[in-house]
Amino acid sequence: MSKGLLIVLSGPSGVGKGTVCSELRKRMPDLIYSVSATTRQPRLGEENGVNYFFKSREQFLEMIENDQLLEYAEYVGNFYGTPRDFVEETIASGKDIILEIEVQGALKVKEKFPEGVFVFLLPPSLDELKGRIQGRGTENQATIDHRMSVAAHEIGLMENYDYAVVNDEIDHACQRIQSIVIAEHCRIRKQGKC
Ligand SMILES: Nc1ncnc2c1ncn2[C@@H]1O[C@H](COP(=O)(O)OP(=O)(O)OP(=O)(O)O)[C@@H](O)[C@H]1O
Ligand SMILES: Nc1nc2c(ncn2[C@@H]2O[C@H](COP(=O)(O)O)[C@@H](O)[C@H]2O)c(=O)[nH]1
Repeated sequence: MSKGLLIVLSGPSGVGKGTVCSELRKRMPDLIYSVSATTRQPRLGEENGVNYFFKSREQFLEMIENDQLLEYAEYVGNFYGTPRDFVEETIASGKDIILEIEVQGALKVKEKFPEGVFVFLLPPSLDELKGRIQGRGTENQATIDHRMSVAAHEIGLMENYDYAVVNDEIDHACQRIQSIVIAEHCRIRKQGKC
């Protein structure tokens, strides 16, 4: 059985990764979503095990110690990490999995899984990015400013990715990513025939 694709969707905070990812999951029902662990407090409406596995700092450090994370990063004061077993088991079972993670973590995944498909989501402009993160209304101004300052550095790392997709409109961004996934499957099938 051929392995599934590991798809990493990354980009600055507020660009729309979560929004695009949930739309992609509706359009591609076979696509598996990797639920991350985090030490961040849940936002209103977020559920443990659905949006994140919410952990204390001690629990998160224990996951690191036990090598349970494929990657992790400290981002704007909190830890975020990808549970390893779920990703590896999903790929081995032939299913595609999508990770929605920030840039430091994505680059660590690339070291371990260079055959993954790395997609950087871009905002139409930095003003639009700030407008989106402010409009979401989930962070205070200090956190928004911090996330925006990290965003400039993150965008500078875009060249390490396989694809850059502008999230101008959700529908267009999803269509582009769906095309990338189809093209990657074709490429892998052709390689198999050689
Ligand atoms: N194409 C788009 N056009 C306009 N608004 C958008 C678009 N995509 C997402 N948004 C809005 O931008 C805000 C941020 O989106 P979202 O939470 O998906 O970003 P994110 O990249 O996952 O952020 P974070 O990394 O902080 O979790 C949301 O209010 C969302 O509705
Ligand atoms: N390196 C990782 N980054 C992750 C993971 N899960 C989510 N994230 C990213 O963190 C920021 C902030 O997320 P928020 O939910 O607090 O807005 C965002 O860029 C996420 O994509 C992970 O497992 N590893």
